[in-house]
Amino acid sequence: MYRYVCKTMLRRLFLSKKVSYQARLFSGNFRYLEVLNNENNVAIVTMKRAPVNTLNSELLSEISSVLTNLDETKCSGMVLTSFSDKVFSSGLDFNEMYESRPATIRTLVSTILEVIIKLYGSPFPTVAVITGHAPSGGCVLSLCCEYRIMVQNFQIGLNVVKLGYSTPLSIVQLMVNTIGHRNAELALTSGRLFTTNEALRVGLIDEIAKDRASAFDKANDFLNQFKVIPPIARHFTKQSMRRALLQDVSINGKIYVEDFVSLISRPKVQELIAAYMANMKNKKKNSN
Ligand SMILES: CC/C=C\C/C=C\C/C=C\CC/C=C/CC(=O)SCCNC(=O)CCNC(=O)[C@H](O)C(C)(C)COP(=O)(O)OP(=O)(O)OC[C@H]1O[C@@H](n2cnc3c(N)ncnc32)[C@H](O)[C@@H]1OP(=O)(O)O
Repeated sequence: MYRYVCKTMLRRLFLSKKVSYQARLFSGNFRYLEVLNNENNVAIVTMKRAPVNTLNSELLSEISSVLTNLDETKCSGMVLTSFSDKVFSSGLDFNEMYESRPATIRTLVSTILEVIIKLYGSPFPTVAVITGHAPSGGCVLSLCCEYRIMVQNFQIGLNVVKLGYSTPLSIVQLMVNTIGHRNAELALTSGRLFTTNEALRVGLIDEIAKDRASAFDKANDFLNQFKVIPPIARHFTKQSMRRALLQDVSINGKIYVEDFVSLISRPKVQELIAAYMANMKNKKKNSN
C-alpha cells in the first residue's frame, strides 16, 4: 500500500511537470544505465559501467529492456551515449568469454544479438553520441543506430580478427551497409581501428564534434528534422532499408550464436584472448 501511494504521488509529480514518468523512473532502476527523457520525448540512454562500459550480460540486458520500453511508450527518438569522456564502450566483456562455461558465453552473445535486433530495427530514430573509443562491440552498438556523431581524437572499428575469431556475417553486413563493400573488407580483414577523422572520411561516422555538448547539439539537429515527417512513413522506410539484415538475424540468429560460442571456446582463441588481456594490463602498467 505504502509503495502504491508513493508511486502514485511520484507519477502525479512527474506528469504535472510534463516529464516522462516512465523514463524518469528508469534512471533509478538500472545498475549500469541512466535513462532520461528530454522535453521532446527523446530518451537519452547513458551507459555507465565504469571504467570503460565493458558490455557484460547485465548491461546488455538492461539496454534490451530499455529498448522494449521505448518502443512501447512511443518515444520520439533515442540517443545512446557513455558517461565517460574517454570510452564509449570497450566491447564485449572478456571476463565472460575467457575460461567461461559455454552457457555464460551463450548468454552474453544472445543478449548482444537481442540488442542488435531491437536497436537496428527500432521504430524511433536513433543516434550514437560517441564520446570516446568504440572498439568491437562498442562499434557494433553505434552501427545499429541511424546516425553517429563522434568526439575528436578517439578510435572506432571492428578489431575482432585480432582476437582470432572471424566477424559474424550479420556484423559484416552492418559494416558493408555503412561503409561499402570494399572499405568494409579492408577494415574487417585487418581489424582496423579508425581515428575519428578517418572514420568520417570512410563514412563510419556521420559527424565529428569537438566535445560532448556540441555532439548533443548535433544529435538534436538530426532528430529535430523528423518532427515534420510522419512517424509511420519514416518507420516503414527504415524497415525496408533494414529488412534483409533483420530477417537474416531472426531466422539464423540461433545458428550465429552457437557458431560464435564454439569459436570463442576454441583453445587457440582462448589463448589469444588471454594474451590480449595480458597485453592490455602490461600497457597500463608501463604507462603508469
Ligand atoms: C548479428 C550477430 C549475430 C550473431 C553473432 C553474435 C554476436 C556477435 C556480436 C558481436 C560481434 C562483435 C564482436 C565483439 C567482440 C568484442 O567486443 S571483444 C572486446 C574487444 N575489445 C577491445 O579490443 C578493446 C579492449 N580495450 C581497450 O582497448 C582499452 O581498454 C580502451 C581503449 C577501450 C580504453 O583504454 P583505457 O581508458 O586506457 O582503459 P584500460 O585499458 O586501462 O581499461 C580499464 C580496465 O578495463 C579492462 N577492460 C577493457 N576492455 C575490456 C574488455 N573488453 N573486457 C574486459 N575488461 C576490459 C582493462 O583490462 C582495465 O582493467 P584493470 O583496471 O586493469 O583491471
